[in-house]
Amino acid sequence: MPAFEVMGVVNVTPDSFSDGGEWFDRDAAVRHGLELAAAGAAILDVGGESTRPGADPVPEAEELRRVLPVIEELAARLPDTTLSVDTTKAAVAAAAIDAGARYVNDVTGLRGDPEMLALVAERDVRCCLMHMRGEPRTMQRDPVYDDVVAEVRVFLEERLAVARTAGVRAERIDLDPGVGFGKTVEHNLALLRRLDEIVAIGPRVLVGTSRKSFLGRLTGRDDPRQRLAGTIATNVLALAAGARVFRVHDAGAIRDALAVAARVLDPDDAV
Ligand SMILES: Nc1nc2ncc(COP(=O)(O)OP(=O)(O)O)nc2c(=O)[nH]1
Repeated sequence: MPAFEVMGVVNVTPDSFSDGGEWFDRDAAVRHGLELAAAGAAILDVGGESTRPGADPVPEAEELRRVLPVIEELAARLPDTTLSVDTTKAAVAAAAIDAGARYVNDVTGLRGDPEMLALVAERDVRCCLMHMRGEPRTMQRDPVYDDVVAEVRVFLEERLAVARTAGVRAERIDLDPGVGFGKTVEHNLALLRRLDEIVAIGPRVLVGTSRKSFLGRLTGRDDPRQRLAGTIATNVLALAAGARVFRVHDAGAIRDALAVAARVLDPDDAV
């Protein structure tokens, strides 16, 4: 079984749905990133703009002010950790790459900013192509699909073809079904239940279930911090289905859970 990667979340925002404000201060964000890396995160995803349903957009200058100092410091102190920038703006991604980021996590699937595709191809960095129905402000208003898994698969196959045509190397691409991005609870469960159909497209699959509201609906846990058990369950099942990158807030617990699950699933797997 190919090794898995834990992507630790560093939200340098005042309003992220589960930890908004906690890491808004630069030094606190750097400390948190160091802790996540020490706990086993191979990738740190630094974001300056919340993508939660109903979130207000953040101006480019403010997003740069939030993320660049954190990425610079973490890239300098963690040479073996991949720094990712969670942004939909090519200018922010370009500056983040200059500051040491080697991964662009754009929740629009590199569709939002017309400059993003060429940037990712030219700079030869990793990227995540994620499915989202609509945009954060409106995506959760009654999303409807005939077959959510089939439709997400078609979207990801199209984005993969576009990225490859733009010159993004295959090994730089992760695919993400976008759990919670324009999906009901049932849609999210179907995507997890049939995740093998997304894995079958070919590239590594990234999943981001951590602390999300569908877990709260299933468990009655209104506080996102109380959703670690649901997060672990969904990530272990995603590993079994073939996912290999796991975007989470609680890196240590998830890494341990996945390390155990990987051994059960593939006894020859070296942890
Ligand atoms: N590729 C990818 N990126 C993501 N970025 C943000 C969030 C939302 O989580 P979080 O960053 O904790 O919240 P917020 O967007 O409110 O900062 N989820 C994903 C995801 O599932 N996949």
